[in-house]
Amino acid sequence: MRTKIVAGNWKMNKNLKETEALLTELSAKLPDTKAEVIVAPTFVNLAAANAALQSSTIKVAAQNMHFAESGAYTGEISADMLLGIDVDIVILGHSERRAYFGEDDALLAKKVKTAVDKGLKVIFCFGEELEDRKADKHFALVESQLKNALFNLDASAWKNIILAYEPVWAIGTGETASPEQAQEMHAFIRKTISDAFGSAVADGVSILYGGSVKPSNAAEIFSKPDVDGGLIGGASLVASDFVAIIEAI
Ligand SMILES: O=C(CO)COP(=O)(O)O
Repeated sequence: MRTKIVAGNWKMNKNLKETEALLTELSAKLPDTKAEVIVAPTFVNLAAANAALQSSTIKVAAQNMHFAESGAYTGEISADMLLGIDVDIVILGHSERRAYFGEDDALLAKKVKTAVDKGLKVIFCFGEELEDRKADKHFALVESQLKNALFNLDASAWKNIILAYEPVWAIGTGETASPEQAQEMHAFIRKTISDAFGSAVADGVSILYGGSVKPSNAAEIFSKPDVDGGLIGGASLVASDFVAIIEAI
C-alpha cells in the first residue's frame, strides 16, 4: 500500500506568531487519518513549527535547499542545517522556484541527489505550463522533467522520493485539473518510472496532485487510483480548509 500524503506548502506566508497560531489550530482539529500530514512553513519558522508540533503527528518540511554541503553561498540553506533542526523532508523543484529563481532540471538533479544522500525525503514538484498542454506536449515535458532530475538516482533512493504533479496552469488560479486529467497524468508518470526502475519502485512511490485543491474538489481528485494525496497551497493556510482536505483522503 502506498503512503497517502497531504502536504501544505505555505510558500512565503505566515510570520512566527501566525505560524504558531495556525499549527495550534491545526493540531487541535486534526482528524484521525491514515494519511501522512506535512506542513512546509518558511525556513525561519521551521524550528518553531517543530516545537509547536512536538506532540503532534504532523511533520515539517522545508520549501527549498541548496545542493552544496556548505560554503560561500550567501543566503542559502544546506541539508545539514535542516537535519540539525530535525527537518528531514524538503520540497524541491516547485514551479515558482523554476519560474522566478531560474531553477532548471540540471540544478534540481544536484539538489535531489544531495538531499537523498543526506537522508532527507524529497517532495519533487514538476508539471507542464498551459502552452505545453495546448500543444499536446505535456506528457513529453513531464517525462523530460522526471528523467533529467531523477533518473540518475539509484533504485534504492526512490523510497525517499515523493512526487508532486503540479500543472502550472492550475496553481493559484482556481483552475484545477479534472480528476480524469490528473489520473491520466499520474498513470503516465507511474508507467514512466516503471519502465526505468521497475514496477516495485513505481508501485511504491506516492504521487501527489497539486493545483487549486480545495475542500470542494479534494475527494474527487483523491478518489483516482494513481493519486496518492495532494500538495496544497492556498487552502493549507486556513486550518478548517486543510482539515477538510485531509478528511477527503
Ligand atoms: O503550488 C501549489 C502547492 O505547492 C498549489 O498551490 P494552490 O493550491 O494555491 O493552487
